[in-house]
Order: sequence, then C-alpha cells, then structure tokens
Amino acid sequence: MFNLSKKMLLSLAPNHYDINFVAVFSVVFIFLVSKAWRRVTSGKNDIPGRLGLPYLGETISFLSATNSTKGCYDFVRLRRLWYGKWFKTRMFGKIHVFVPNPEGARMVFANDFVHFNKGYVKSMADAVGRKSLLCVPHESHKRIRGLLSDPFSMNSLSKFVKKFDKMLCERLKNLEEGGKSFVVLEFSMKLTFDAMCNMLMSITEESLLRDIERDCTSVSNAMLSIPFMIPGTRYYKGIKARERLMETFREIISRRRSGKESPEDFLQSMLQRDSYPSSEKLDDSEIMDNLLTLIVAGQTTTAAAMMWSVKFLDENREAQDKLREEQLSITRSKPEGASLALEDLNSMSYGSKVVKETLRMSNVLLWFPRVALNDCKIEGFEIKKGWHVNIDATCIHYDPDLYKDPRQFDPSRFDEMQKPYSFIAFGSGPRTCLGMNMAKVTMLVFLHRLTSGYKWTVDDLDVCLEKKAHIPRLRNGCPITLKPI
Ligand code: HEM
Repeated sequence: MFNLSKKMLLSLAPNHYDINFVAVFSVVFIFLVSKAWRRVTSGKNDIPGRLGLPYLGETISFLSATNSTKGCYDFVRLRRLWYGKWFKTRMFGKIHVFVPNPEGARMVFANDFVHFNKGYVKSMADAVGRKSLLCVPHESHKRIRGLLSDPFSMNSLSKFVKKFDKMLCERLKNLEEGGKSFVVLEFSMKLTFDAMCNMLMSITEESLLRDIERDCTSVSNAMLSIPFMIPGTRYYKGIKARERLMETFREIISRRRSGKESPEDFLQSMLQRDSYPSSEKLDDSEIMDNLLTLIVAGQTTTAAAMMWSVKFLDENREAQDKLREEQLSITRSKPEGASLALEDLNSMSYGSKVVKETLRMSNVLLWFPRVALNDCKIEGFEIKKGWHVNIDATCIHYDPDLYKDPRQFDPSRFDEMQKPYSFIAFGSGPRTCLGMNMAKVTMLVFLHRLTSGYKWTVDDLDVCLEKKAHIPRLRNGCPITLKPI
C-alpha cells in the first residue's frame, strides 16, 4: 500500500512546484508552531537556548569552534544570532548563561564571592596550586590579595618601567640590525616572560629562564585539562612541570633566607615580612603558588595584547601616525638616549587610549566565568544555583549601543566618558586584574619604542586565529619587518 511509485506521487500534486511549496510551507509551519509552543511552555523569564542531551549538550559544537581558525567565540556569536542577546547552553555537563550587557556585568561583579564565585576546577587548583589567588576562598583571597598588591601599584612600578625599557630597546636594536622578518607574538611572549621573572625574582640567566618558561607553559596547558595522572597527557605534564617549578622557587627562597642574595624585587618584598604576624605575611606555599599564578596570568595576556596593538595600528595608519607624533614629542623632550620614566607615561594620553582600544577590540579574555552560589535573578532572568554565569566582555565591547562602529579601531572614542561597566578588559570588583597597572605600563613602553623608533610592514596578512587557544591570537603570530625612522 505504501509502495507508491514516483510517478503516482507526482500525480497527487499537479506539478513539482506544488510539492516544493508544500514542503517549504510544512517546514516553516512546524518551525513557527514549535517556536510558539516553546514560548507558551516556557516562562517569560526563561533564558532562550538549547541544552541538548544531558551532560553532552552543545559541547561538541563548542569544541569544534575552539578547534577552528574563527576561534571559540564563534560558538557564542552564532547563538546570539539564533536566540538573541541572552542565551543559555549546556557544555561539559554544566548549564552556561552568557551575560551580554553592563547592567548584568555590574550585578555579577558586585556580588562576587556573595552570590557568585569562580567555578572550582580541580585541574586548575592542581596546576597553579590551592593557595593561588585564582583558587582560594573569600577570606584568604582578601588577605593574600592585600599582601600581593603593593608591588603592582603604579608607584611601585617605576623601577620596572626603567628595566623593561632597557630590555626592550636592546632587543629591538638586535632585530633592527638583523633586518629580517620576525614574529611579534614570539617576541612579545619572551619579552614579557623575561621582564616578569626579572621583576618578580630577579632571574636573568637565559637557560634558567627558558626552563621556567617551558614549565609555566605546561602548567598553563594543564589548567583546563582532564585531571587524570596518565603519562603523556597535558595534565600529567603540567603536574610534573609544577613540581619542578616549586623546587626551583624553594631553592631561590632558601638562598634569600641564608642571606646569599637579596636583590630588590617582588619576592624580597614578600620575604621581608618573615618576622611579621601570620595575618600580615604570606607563608611559603602562598608565595610560591602566587609567583606561578602571576607569571601564568600575566605573560600570555600581555603578549597577545602587544601583538594585537601592532596589527591594529598597521591597519589604521591615521591612529599610528597620531600615536607616533605623541611619542616623538616625548622623545624630543628628553636627553638623547635617556630611558623612559614612569612620569613620561603620564604624558601618553593618546597612547593610553590606543592601549584601551586594543584591549576593547582584542578581548584577550573573551568572557569571565563565575558559578551562581544561589538561585537568583540577573536583569529579570532566572539563574539557578550551580549554573555557570559568563560575563561576556566581548559582547559588551562590541555593542553598537555602547561603541559607535564597534569594529572600527578608533582610540579617540575614549575621549568621552564611558558608561560604567562598558569597558571591562581588566574585569571589576574584588577580582579586578592584579597586574592591570603592570600590563598598561608594559604596553605603553612597548608602543613608545616601537612607534618612535620604527615603521613596520606586516609580512603576512592572514587573519586566521590560532586553533585550540582560549586567548584569541593570530595563527601566524603577526610577522613584521622593522624599518628604523
Ligand atoms: C593585557 C593584559 C591583561 C589582561 C587583559 C588581563 C585581564 C584580567 C582579567 C579580565 C581578570 C579578571 C578575570 C575575572 O574576573 O575572572 C584578571 C585577573 C588577574 N590578572 Fe590579569 N590581565 C592582564 C595582565 C596581567 C598581568 C601582567 C598580571 C600579573 C603580573 C595579571 C595577573 C592577574 C591575576 C593574579 C588575576 C586574578 C586576580 C584575582 O582573582 O584576584 N594580569 N586579569
């Protein structure tokens, strides 16, 4: 009975067009009815989105976006197109909501540690250590952060500015003499790493720096891995690397305590508190876990931002010329060959806007994850205890209601005051980036030396992003050739 031939089927409809029409009509009808049904059955405070199968949800789509050259944010971008600004999804067994606006961001930041906290990820705590700022509970966080903060205040960074400037000038000179193309990302990764190790522990020996860098990279790779101690896995390599790093840090601390060396640096400022009451000092495991945290949190972020500044300035010559003009006027106001001082950075008003615009557009940290500690509401939307709430910095930084022509690199947009929580590249609230000042001065010195000393050509214009990277970076690392001016 169901064995109708194609001919008979066609005879049921006067022509092919009718069949096509009926098919398209049915699909549209089913789509509209199911949409209307979802609207009727879900409350008006429900966040739209697809949770998919239990546990798995949309994990595969997320992983495939992460594994593409468009980058993992493409997963979020597509869902915004399908569901609107607010949407939810399920990944790795957890429900995630992406918070798309300043009002929502304010609510989450203002309730950090109260209604929200960073999600506990075992691999992260195992890799950077349980005493890391990224993992400790509220009370310890407040104490540890308070004690770590002083060396990162603007005033304390003046020695760092001088040292970093000297290091950068030497390296740029070498590249200029070589006259060859080099990859900015490789350059900036090594530069920021060496500068941080110098500032934190006065390490300058090349082979030791490279050993520590290799191990820090393994730790960083292990932070979001599956925590099984199986040889060959990212987790295993990260834990082994951590053991070696802790051994190195322990040796440095013991040399300092024996009085064999006492350079003026971050570590020494922590050890000077040895005789203080326990509430006013960090114990050794707190110092070591946070040395590792600072390197891991500071290197890749700052290096990626430096790379993006080169790319954006290359694409926007007007901004590059304006920046160069400002920086050359600073050079002219100083004796020849003088190094930069912290006070010089205060005259870099356009430079500071270039840094902000670079961070707005590059979104080195795409979103900031939190977990809801209780049932609550954000902007009227119901959030259940245990849901992951991601403050979507990228969506906020590209919102055309907050930034006119958001895809245009325009540092002068920061001439005007921004709406609160519309610029959140360094986060906000009790977890605001601890290295914010250091990152800003590093980028300003870099931009100063680059634009006042050189012009450059980008040698490969490919815009594909690196695969499997959680920090958006160009796949080619932005190769350039310098031309002295
Ligand atoms: C351009 C460079 C940088 C960017 C864009 C950046 C961004 C951020 C953001 C957005 C957060 C908050 C994340 C959240 O709320 O979940 C954060 C936290 C943090 N950053 Fe940075 N960062 C940069 C450079 C640095 C540097 C140079 C250091 C250290 C020397 C550093 C150390 C930290 C630490 C320790 C935290 C955790 C703070 C806490 O939980 O109390 N960052 N960073």
